[in-house]
Amino acid sequence: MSISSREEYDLVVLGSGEAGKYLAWTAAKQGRRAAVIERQYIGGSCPNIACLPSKNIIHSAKVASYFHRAAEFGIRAPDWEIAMEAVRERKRKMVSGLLDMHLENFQKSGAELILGTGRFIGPKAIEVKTPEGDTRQLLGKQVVINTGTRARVDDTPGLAEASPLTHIEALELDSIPKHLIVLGGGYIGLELSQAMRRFGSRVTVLERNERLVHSEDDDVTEALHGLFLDEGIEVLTGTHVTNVEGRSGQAVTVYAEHSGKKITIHGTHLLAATGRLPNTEGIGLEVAGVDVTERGHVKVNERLETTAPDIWAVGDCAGSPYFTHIGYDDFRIVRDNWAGGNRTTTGRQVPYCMFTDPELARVGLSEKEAKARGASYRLAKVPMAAALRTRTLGETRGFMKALVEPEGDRILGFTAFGTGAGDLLAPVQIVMQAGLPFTTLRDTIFTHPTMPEGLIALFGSVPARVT
Ligand SMILES: Cc1cc2nc3c(=O)[nH]c(=O)nc-3n(C[C@H](O)[C@H](O)[C@H](O)COP(=O)(O)OP(=O)(O)OC[C@H]3O[C@@H](n4cnc5c(N)ncnc54)[C@H](O)[C@@H]3O)c2cc1C
Ligand SMILES: NC(=O)c1ccc[n+]([C@@H]2O[C@H](COP(=O)([O-])OP(=O)(O)OC[C@H]3O[C@@H](n4cnc5c(N)ncnc54)[C@H](O)[C@@H]3O)[C@@H](O)[C@H]2O)c1
Repeated sequence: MSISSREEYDLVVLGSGEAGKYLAWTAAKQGRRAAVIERQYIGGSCPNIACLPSKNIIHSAKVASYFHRAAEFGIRAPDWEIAMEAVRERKRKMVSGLLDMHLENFQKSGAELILGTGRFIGPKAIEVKTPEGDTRQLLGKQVVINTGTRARVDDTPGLAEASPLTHIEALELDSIPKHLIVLGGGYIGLELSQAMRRFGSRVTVLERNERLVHSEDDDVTEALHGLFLDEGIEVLTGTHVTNVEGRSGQAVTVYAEHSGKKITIHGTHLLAATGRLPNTEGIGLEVAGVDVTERGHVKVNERLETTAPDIWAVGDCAGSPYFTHIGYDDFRIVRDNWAGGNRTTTGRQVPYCMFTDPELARVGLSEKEAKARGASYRLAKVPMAAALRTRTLGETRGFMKALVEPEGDRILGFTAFGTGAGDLLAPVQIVMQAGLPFTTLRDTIFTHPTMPEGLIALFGSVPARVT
């Protein structure tokens, strides 16, 4: 097919993830001809199979935890049960509402949504195969790659044959696994383990590192480990899985080495939560002149430009930290650069929150990172119970801590493990972003009794400056 038979667009986006969809909607609203190619999940992973559905299920599990604790709150609830198909239905309803929202945004903005699988057939030229078997060829003045990542199922013997659940299937369960074995003690492993435990599943977490979420400070990982043990979750860190037998959903056996001993774990279900791989193979990047990194991400500079002119890459596939809010910031970067600005990823804040209950949230430096860099700091740390709100809720577990400059007053980092930790990030982030002193938070009047009030206690305990 010749170039002339290709349909011409101002903007073609491959993958309808976070940044790409906003770029297309924005361009189309500005009167530019924009198309988004999506093979399966309209709006990307977040609303369909990742953040929002997982937090929906996790909230049902939170409600279940209240039933477990009913007597503590003075409520008699002798007869209750989890109806997993109804838990799933609640989630599906939300996802369906989000889909409608996305379709409306496409319709209102004028951006064209093309359902199908796309791959480059030349510089800035993409061929799309539709589910009906049709083929279209699109040529974009500008092209954005936004293809995301997928769950990694490693080459442990027997693992692939066991058809382990990934987050996608785990969020679609309509019955409670009798015994769920979870590979990986990172974000997905921990969020989903706790939820499944609260629904009544026996849960065993196998993590190859010596600690859960091993990049965090030791006090944080210890607190998380303690939480999991208290909830009745078996946690085996420092565990090397050697092989797997059976089939997830029926019976599965995991063979592993733990503390120098061979161990065998029998379960009914297996969840692979051992990291993610970028969706960058088989999409013709080589014919488009787009290079990839050693880890398989699209190679981009700090403006998110690839190695090919007028082709940009955004979100997980570009190696941006794997969070939806970072995907959204990638949108802002590309949008502003297209408008003649010079916005970059350099030095941007990367806040995050793991939605265990309670949550673990962090922005900026941890103690571990500060020590690795040889950076000195003043440390303030208070128990979560310092925020009196936690006592009214019966949720006093955890702590918050902040690293402050030794000789100045700027906040270098903030970590909270406790109820509402994710929301506590916001005021701290704003102070950090504005370069304001920690005393701004210490001296603010926060409403009583709310969680931010705890920041007064935290920042009131910063040791005196090193002189
Ligand atoms: C279970 C889970 C929970 C999470 N929870 C959170 C959370 O609470 N908070 C948070 O910030 N982050 C969370 N994340 C991470 C977050 O979901 C990702 O960082 C984010 O969705 C990545 O967005 P993206 O735009 O880069 O890619 P995606 O949203 O994955 O979009 C890529 C799209 O491209 C499509 N695609 C790929 N290849 C092609 C092709 N060849 N042709 C056509 N279409 C294609 C895919 O179908 C997909 O829809 C979670 C992730 C998981 C898995
Ligand atoms: N709340 C959130 O923001 C949220 C929630 C879920 C996912 N995410 C994003 O998605 C990413 C992927 O999540 P994830 O949990 O798949 O990855 P992860 O990188 O967070 O955790 C994977 C864990 O699996 C362990 N592991 C790897 N191979 C193993 C093996 N063979 N046996 C045992 N353990 C093994 C790793 O040591 C690691 O601790 C996260 O890093 C995060 O960026 C974010």
